[in-house]
Amino acid sequence: SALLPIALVGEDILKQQAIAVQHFDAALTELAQQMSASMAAAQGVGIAAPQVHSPLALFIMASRPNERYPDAPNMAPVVVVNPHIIHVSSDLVSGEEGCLSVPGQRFIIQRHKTIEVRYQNLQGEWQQAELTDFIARIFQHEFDHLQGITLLERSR
Ligand SMILES: O=C(NO)N[C@@H](Cc1ccccc1)C(=O)O
Ligand SMILES: [Zn+2]
Repeated sequence: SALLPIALVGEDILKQQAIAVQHFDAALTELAQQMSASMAAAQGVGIAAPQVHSPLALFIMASRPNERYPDAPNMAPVVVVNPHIIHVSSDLVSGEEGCLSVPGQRFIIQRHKTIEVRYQNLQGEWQQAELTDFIARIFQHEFDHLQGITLLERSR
């Protein structure tokens, strides 16, 4: 798939509230494939649609060890559409994060250790899951992007 340019922090698209996905069609699948290729090319473990200049409520989580995150757990890539966070643990964990829209920088960010989430897959089927630790961290980071929030607004 074509590699899409990644928006950099400061661009308006990264400050907006994302729009709910209504059409689970071939165009959505194509966008997800292009996001996945763009994320992989940048050695990312996640990417949100606004980062490729799309206003849709869609992101990809794809944790696996690489040079940027050697301790990342292995998980099959997940396409997350129209996500909701249903419950968050009171336990918070501080950890290091990067952002493809803030190249070359790392920040210590506090996140909920465990979260309960609901989202649709590329076929529009609702999924529910409990996520914890690094995967929960990625979900919260990407979910922030869909609210127009980057880790710059969260770093302490
Ligand atoms: O910029 C993005 N996603 O928006 N990509 C981040 C995702 C991320 C999230 C949380 C912790 C580590 C990494 C990346 O460095 O691959
Ligand atoms: Zn990011």
